[in-house]
Amino acid sequence: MAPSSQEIYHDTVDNATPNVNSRSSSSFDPNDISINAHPCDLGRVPGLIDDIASYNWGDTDFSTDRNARISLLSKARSLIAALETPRETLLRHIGAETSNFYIIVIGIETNLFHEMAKNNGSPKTATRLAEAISFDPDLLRRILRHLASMNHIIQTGEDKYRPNNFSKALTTSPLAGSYQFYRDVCLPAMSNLHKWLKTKSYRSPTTIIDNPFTFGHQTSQTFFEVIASTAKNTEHFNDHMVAYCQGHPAWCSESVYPAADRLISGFDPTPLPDGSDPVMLVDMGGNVGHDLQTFISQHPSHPGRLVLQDLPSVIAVTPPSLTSPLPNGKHIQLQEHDFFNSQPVVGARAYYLHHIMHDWPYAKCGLILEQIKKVMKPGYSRLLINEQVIPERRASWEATYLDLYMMVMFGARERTEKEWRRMLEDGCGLKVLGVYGPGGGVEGIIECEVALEEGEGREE
Ligand SMILES: C[S@@+](CC[C@H](N)C(=O)[O-])C[C@H]1O[C@@H](n2cnc3c(N)ncnc32)[C@H](O)[C@@H]1O
Repeated sequence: MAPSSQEIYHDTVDNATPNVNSRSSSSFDPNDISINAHPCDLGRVPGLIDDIASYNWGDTDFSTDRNARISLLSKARSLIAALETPRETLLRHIGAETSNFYIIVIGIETNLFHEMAKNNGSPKTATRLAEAISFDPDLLRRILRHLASMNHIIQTGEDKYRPNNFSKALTTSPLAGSYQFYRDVCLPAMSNLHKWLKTKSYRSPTTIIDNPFTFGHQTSQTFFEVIASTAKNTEHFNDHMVAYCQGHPAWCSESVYPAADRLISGFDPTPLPDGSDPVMLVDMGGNVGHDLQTFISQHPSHPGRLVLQDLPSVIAVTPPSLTSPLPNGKHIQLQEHDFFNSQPVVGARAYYLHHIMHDWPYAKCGLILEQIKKVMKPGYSRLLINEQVIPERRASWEATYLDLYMMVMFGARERTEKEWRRMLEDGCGLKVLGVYGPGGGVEGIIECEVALEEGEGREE
């Protein structure tokens, strides 16, 4: 049976076999260090093996069936976690993965993965690769050996290696820039979380100007000011935004948010008083325009204008192709705009915020929403918030890690549906019309309108 969207990111933890083969928790003795060499949850292994065996390779196309692939992956991860001993988990975390991260960045910056991908990824010796990238051959051999042990490249013979799909992907800017962005911007913040929390008696950060990011970077600048301050940071951050969005179901497709029904139908094409075309969609903080491009590819003959807004440093680096004519003869309009200031586009069909609210503490979110609310046409304009909607149980790691990074970088957070409703309805006087999405806490679209006062009529 196909897994439900809520189930794909998590195996059936609650129904796991009792931990019969492991040491019982009642006899746990913290002084007995032999626990470190026993598998973490052996009782779950038979059930997980049965679950995994029930996937039918012949009937399922794992390259296109995303739900089946993610569900199988989540069971495979659980199997590894159950089989590993605490010692093995420890060494993987603190040694194998930390060194892995840094050698990948070195590989990116020395063009190692480009060299490996040459000649259709044919196997190459460490000596040949070292010569091509001007590297000490013995050192490179040690690096390649670890990358192979972590399954990032394939060892095809003694001293011979070829890339797999992952290491080939490291030659693309979204992946390469993401590693550099995390090394330069995110890890100095996360690696200082413990110190920052200790000085604050273990209270959550709640401001963008005093949090582990500002502490770790020893700066009074906010994250976005640091990003805007160098071309390299801007480029790597934008790369990461593109990488993050890849592979998700299109935000405005039938399976996520049915934009054809919810936005295009009911769009008012009446020209504005100055004769211009009315606006369909304003992507606020839209970065380099990837979500508007998704909208165009899903709805090529959409009516109305599309507007991309972001800070000047980002608008300046949007690719020229973004403003080329669309299939319907129009083009995306670029607009420098700070979303804490008055919104210049009045009465659009929709204002879209993707990964904006999670960057800002509660009070700042209120200020952004206030500016949008002022220009929304009651009963017509929609506010679309594309964010994690963390389920009360079984949240996916994609949502939980992001929540922690939002705390560290911005003093902000990801939210559950209850927390969203509290902010939008109780805090801002908006009405939530629906929460759409693939489920599992991996992004959903919260659709809102301005709550009508009693006696006010709807326009459609
Ligand atoms: C986390 S990114 C999200 C980008 C894009 N919406 C996406 O989901 O891929 C946040 C975006 O907000 C923009 N931003 C930050 N502060 C802003 C402000 N005050 N006004 C407008 N945009 C801002 C950043 O430049 C960045 O592009």
